[in-house]
This record gives sequence, C-alpha cells and structure tokens, in this order.
Amino acid sequence: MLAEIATSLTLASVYGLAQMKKDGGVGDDVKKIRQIADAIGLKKNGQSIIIRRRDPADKEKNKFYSEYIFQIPLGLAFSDFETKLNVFQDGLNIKKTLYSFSLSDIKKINIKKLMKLKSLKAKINYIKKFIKDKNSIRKSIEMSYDGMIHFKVYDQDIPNQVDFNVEKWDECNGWKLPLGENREGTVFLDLASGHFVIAGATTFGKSQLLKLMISTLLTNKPNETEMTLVDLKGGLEMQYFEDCKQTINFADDIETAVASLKHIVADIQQRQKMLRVKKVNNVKKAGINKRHFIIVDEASQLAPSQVPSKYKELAKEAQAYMSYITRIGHSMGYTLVYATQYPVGDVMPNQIKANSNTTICFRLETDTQSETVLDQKGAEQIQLQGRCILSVPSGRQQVQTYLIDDKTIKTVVTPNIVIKSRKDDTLAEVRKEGTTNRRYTLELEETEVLN
Ligand SMILES: Nc1ncnc2c1ncn2[C@@H]1O[C@H](COP(=O)(O)OP(=O)(O)OP(=O)(O)O)[C@@H](O)[C@H]1O
Repeated sequence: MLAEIATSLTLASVYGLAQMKKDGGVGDDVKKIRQIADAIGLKKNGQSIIIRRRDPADKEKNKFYSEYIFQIPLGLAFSDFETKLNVFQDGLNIKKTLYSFSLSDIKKINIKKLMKLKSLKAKINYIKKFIKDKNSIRKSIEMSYDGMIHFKVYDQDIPNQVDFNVEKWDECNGWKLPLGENREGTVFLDLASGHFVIAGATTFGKSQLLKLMISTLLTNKPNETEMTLVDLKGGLEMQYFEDCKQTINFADDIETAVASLKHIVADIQQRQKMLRVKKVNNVKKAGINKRHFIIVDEASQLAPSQVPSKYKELAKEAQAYMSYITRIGHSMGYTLVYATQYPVGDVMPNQIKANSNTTICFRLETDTQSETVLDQKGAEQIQLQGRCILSVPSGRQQVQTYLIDDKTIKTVVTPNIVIKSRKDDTLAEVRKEGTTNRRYTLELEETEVLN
C-alpha cells in the first residue's frame, strides 16, 4: 500500500515537475501589470504606475483575490486603465507554454482517488486531466479607484454557466434571491430592497432570471407574495405562473397591462390613506407582510415611441403609472421589476431608472444602450448568455446568473395553482372601453404620508 502511494506520488510529481519545467515558473503579477501599463502607453512624462501595497489572497479568511494598489501618474485618469481591463487580463494570462503547474498543485491531487484506479494508464489519465483542468483556470481582474488604482486579481474566473440547484433556496432568508455566482460564490439579492431594472438583448437571459425570481418568491414566500405579471411577449414566458394563487393580474396585451397598472396605482393610493390613518409611513411599520411584485416583460411594448399610433396614449398612460409605482410604491409594499431588451430613449424613462436601486444588465447591442442603462459602456462586450453586470448602490460586479430548468419551475408552481373565478371582469371592461375611442385622463394623486 505504502509503496503504491509512493509510486503514484512520484508519478504525479515527475509529471507535474516536467510540465512546470516547460512553463518556466510562475510570473509576478505586479511586474506584469506595470509592464502591460507601460506597453500600452499608460505612463506620463516617462513615469510609470508605482506599486504602493500588495495584499495577497487568503482563502482561510474567505479572501479569494490578491489586491495590488498602484499610484497612477499625474495626468492619467482611472478610465484610461478601466477601458483596458481586457488587455491587463489577457496580459496576466500569457503563458510561455500550454501548461503552468506548481509543487503546491501536486499536493492537491486526490491520492485516495488515484489509488483506487487500477491500471497505470488510468492513473496517468487522471493526473493528466487534473493538470488540464488546473491549466484551464484563467486569472481575472477587477479594477476600482479611490485616489489609488486597485487591481484585484482572482485565480479563477466567474463560471461560464451555473445550473440552479434547489438547495440554494435553503440558504435564503427573508426576501433573498440567489441571483447567480461570481468568483467568490453565490450572490444574493434582497427582493424587498427596492425596484429592479433588467436589460438585455434577446436570448441573453432576462426571461430565465424573471422565472428564477418568481420561483424563489413562490418557494420562500408563498403566502406573502402577490404578483401582477405583464408579459408583452405574447404571454408565453410567464404562462407558467398565470394560474398561481399569487397572480392577482395577468396581462398579455397593452390594454390589459394599462388596466392592471391602473388598479395597482389605485391600490397604492388606498394603502397610503390607510397608513395615514395609522400614522406610519411604510408597510413594515404597519405590520403588513405582503409584498406585491409588478413584473413587466417586455417594457418596450409600453413605450410611446415603440407602439403603433393607436396605442401611443395608452403607452403614455402605462409609463406614467409605472413611474408613479417607482416613486411611491416601495414603502407601500409594491415593487416594480422592469425588463427590456431595447433600452433606448423613452423605453428607459428617467424616473423608473432613477428610482430603481438594482440594475441587472445582460449583453446589450450597443455601447449607447449600455450607457442608457448603466451610465457606462461595457454591457456590449458581454459574450455569455446569463452573464450580467449587477449594479446596486454599494457597487458593480459581474455575475453569472443561475439557469433554472422547466422541471424545477413546474415543481414550484404546481402546489400554488388555483382554479380562478374570472377575477378580471373589471379588466375586461377596461379593455373593451380601450378599443372604443377611450380618452385617458391621468389622475395620480400623490398623497403625503405622515412620518
Ligand atoms: N443564466 C443562464 N445561463 C446559461 N444560459 C442561459 C441563461 N439564461 C438564458 N440562457 C440561455 O439563453 C436562452 C434564452 O434565454 P431567455 O429566454 O432568458 O432569453 P431572453 O433574454 O428573455 O430573450 P428574449 O428577450 O428574446 O425572450 C435560454 O433558453 C438558455 O439556453
């Protein structure tokens, strides 16, 4: 037995050392970063960036990156560096050969597993695979600036795809959503923290994310969730949830959408009056646990510039209601989730953008669209389905969102299905009215609630 372990270890060491020799050793990130900056002209009057602090990764303290803090030469801006992030990243990953392998890597080989393999060929293949997997790891960088430029260098990149596992829901307390994974693990969002904007070109993951959000609500807060689902892609994406008891309104055309939003606004105004009587200024203080989520996909179908002329007035009305919901709704227990694949001009109204504190942006077609959503370029460079830039008040980061499968959604939905009476008789009325020269007058009373 001991002899076998020794043979396998020798095998691993010899193979690993051979590969390490081929590579020529591990490079110095600080030196490389400075060389790259110089090579692409990021220096001024002959002065290069100067290293001020090194802070190595410490897995025991859950710190997954090494941080290098540089002073930048006078006359250069952080944006000069930020726009070259890919150049720095690729530079750090340049290898002299195909393999890079260290002695500490050899220690990570699972000896027990190796021992169980019967033939020498299987053992060699196991080690080869281990080395191949190790070498497919790519360093990645995050940059930030606080008077000095911070390079966070991770030994691994964000995963390219992560399938959702229902066990993630056990890790969520309150209104938490398991959004996806970054370089350090799961990223959670608080669904009760404010309104959401979700943007992304077609097939990059918006609908998947909406399904994950709704499934999370139905799993963790089935009795405290109410939903208004506005699916202007023909109702195909949200149809899973149409018959859930939590779905108070379901709209798959502009007229029903406007009618539903109008109801929500009336409900919010009603609730304001109720809170005023109770002399409190939000639902939490009033002891109301229910939250109502208004989920709109695809919001460009409610933008006056994008709809046929006969629907323009309706679209204006819808936008006014949605803006109202984002201004007043949060403290009243109403959350807007505004999703669009086409964030240009009036599809991204200022009020909705300004009043939403979480933005999830998948790939967009142009840098102008990226600026419209995030106030900066970058979303046009995303290549992967499900990869997003998450922007919250505390900062920005890239996340690979979870991919939830239809079977899981069905399992979540089934216990929540109810046979409904036609709840939307009123909506049907409004719809009829809408087709017969209806004149819309906006009466959005903004009642101040007592503090
Ligand atoms: N998080 C993800 N990880 C990996 N692949 C994904 C992810 N989200 C979506 N995809 C892939 O992209 C396909 C389309 O996703 P989705 O339906 O969410 O697109 P979309 O952005 O809503 O597009 P559209 O606006 O045209 O409906 C999915 O069927 C899946 O194959």
